[in-house]
Amino acid sequence: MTSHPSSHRAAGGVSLIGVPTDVGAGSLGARMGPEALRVAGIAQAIAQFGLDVKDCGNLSGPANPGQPAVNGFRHLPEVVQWNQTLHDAMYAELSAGRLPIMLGGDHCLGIGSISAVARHCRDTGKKLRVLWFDAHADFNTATLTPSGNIHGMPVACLCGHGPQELIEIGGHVPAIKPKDIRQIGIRSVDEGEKRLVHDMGIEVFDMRYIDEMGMRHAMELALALIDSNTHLHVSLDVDFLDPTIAPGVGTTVRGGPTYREAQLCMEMIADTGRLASLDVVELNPALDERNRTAELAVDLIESLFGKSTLMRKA
Ligand SMILES: NC(=[NH2+])NCCC[C@H](N)C(=O)O
Ligand SMILES: [Mn+2]
Repeated sequence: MTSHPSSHRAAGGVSLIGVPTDVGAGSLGARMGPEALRVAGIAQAIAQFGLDVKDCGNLSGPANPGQPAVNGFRHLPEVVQWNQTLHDAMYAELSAGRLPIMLGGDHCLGIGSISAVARHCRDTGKKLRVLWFDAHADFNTATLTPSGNIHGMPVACLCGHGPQELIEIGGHVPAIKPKDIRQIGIRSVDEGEKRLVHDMGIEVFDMRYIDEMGMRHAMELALALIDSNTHLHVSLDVDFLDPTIAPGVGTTVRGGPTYREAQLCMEMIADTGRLASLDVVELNPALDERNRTAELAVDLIESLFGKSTLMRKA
């Protein structure tokens, strides 16, 4: 195995932040995600590259009340509380010069995580690029959502569309601009949501695009214009992957990327040398088979940190 000399921005070390909640999801179980990733060896997988890995343990927050939606949102106060706590933890690790990895938890946590990254970029004058790997656009609002589940809304919230308490976490509204984000692997978007994503001008590499143009081309465009002053954040929703290889998620959508396509994404990101923060979300061990989805996620993270399948030197 060879490793890219500078596949990431982790000079100060890597910090694991567990966020054991599923308050934003429709099914229960993502709260067990952080432990499943630890059992699959996430810390050891990163430490093999000579990095200092600090496991910060799990954050704590409110239980999942299992209530129906109120005014278009399920569990809004609980989602706000978890995301505020996460924002603070993530921001502290970034300020200390470390590369934080958020172990989710459902994807509503992208709000706390990415708002912290955006705030850090404003502090340090860095350019932000978010790569959002997902089967879904996660751009719903209270009126558009078919479910009320806030894990279907984080990108809209980050772009300033959502309840005040959520969009102002991080102290700057909107936290990010549509031009800061690229979405990859999308194949399930609700009707009204589709219109909003389009109106906002989000750049989306959906599965149709990937089928027709290839993953390599999609990733080249998604990574275009990244330079030495760019903070690259990856938000990996495990449901991005085809459910035949990643069954342990709550909202499977068939027709996702193969193992090799996903690995190529991670390798191309490693080649930029600019990875500076990461979310791993929506892993649901209650729906998994012998932890194989967690093991797959860890395997992809190894590629993200520089494990290479190349025979020749890059
Ligand atoms: N992060 C996720 N798994 N999101 C799934 C969202 C599904 C659907 N679009 C909804 O709003 O309910
Ligand atoms: Mn998602």
